[in-house]
Amino acid sequence: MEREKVITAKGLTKRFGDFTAVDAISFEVGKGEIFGFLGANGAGKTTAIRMLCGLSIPTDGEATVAGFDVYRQTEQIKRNIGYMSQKFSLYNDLTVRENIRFFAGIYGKSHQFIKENTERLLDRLHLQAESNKQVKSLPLGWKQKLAFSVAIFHEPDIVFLDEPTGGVDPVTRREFWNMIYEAAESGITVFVTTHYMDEAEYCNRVSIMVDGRIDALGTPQDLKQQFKAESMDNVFLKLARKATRGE
Ligand SMILES: Nc1ncnc2c1ncn2[C@@H]1O[C@H](COP(=O)(O)OP(=O)(O)OP(=O)(O)O)[C@@H](O)[C@H]1O
Repeated sequence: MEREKVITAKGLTKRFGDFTAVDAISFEVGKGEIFGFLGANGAGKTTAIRMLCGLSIPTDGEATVAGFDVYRQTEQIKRNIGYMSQKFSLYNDLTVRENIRFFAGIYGKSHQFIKENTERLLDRLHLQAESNKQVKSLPLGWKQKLAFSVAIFHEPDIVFLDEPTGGVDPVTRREFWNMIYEAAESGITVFVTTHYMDEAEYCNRVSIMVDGRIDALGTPQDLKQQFKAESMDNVFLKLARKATRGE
């Protein structure tokens, strides 16, 4: 059965002056899908995500996110998505509980909802004992799991994850991906960027951006066949080699 589409992009473009950071990208993402958004440094991933999150108005093209238009309905988009990146996640000086309450409050969740779900979340993450400690005292892997849980606490349609597992060890990354699978099974669409090619293999479908364009899109299996490559690592290298941008 075909999934309901929760993200659609057609010719989506962002230019900064003469420079085209995102060059007419087109794709669709289905409900509950785990969509990997790959590309070398400077390929245009963050710029594309900013447009999809309603943070940056496109120069050209069309896109809808959770049924809302990226030009005219940016506030509705922000209310219906979650966002987490390696760089921006939680407030270090607030406690675990305070962070949960703070972010849930921003999304207008009721006191009762926050109270019940906070206890459930702390139990699930085995963080009850740490719940009144400042987030800065937690190891990075725990912070990231908490940040992900906070990003989906308000039950968004879609969660955008921009390199969520940067810098954590493989075991913690695996645990993190188990949480991603659970979220997707509950119907949340996961839009994720990563530089780890083992993680690309965990996605339902993957797109690979090169110099602002989507050069490949398909299931990891399809892409490996198409590029006659044994692993996603090799697919990525074959494409990234063509890039003229980046470091
Ligand atoms: N506000 C801006 N003004 C001018 N150029 C920009 C701006 N934002 C991004 N760029 C340029 O657009 C290109 C794409 O950047 P972007 O951050 O989207 O890439 P990325 O794929 O997310 O890379 P990374 O993996 O390094 O985060 C880069 O060349 C960057 O320098």
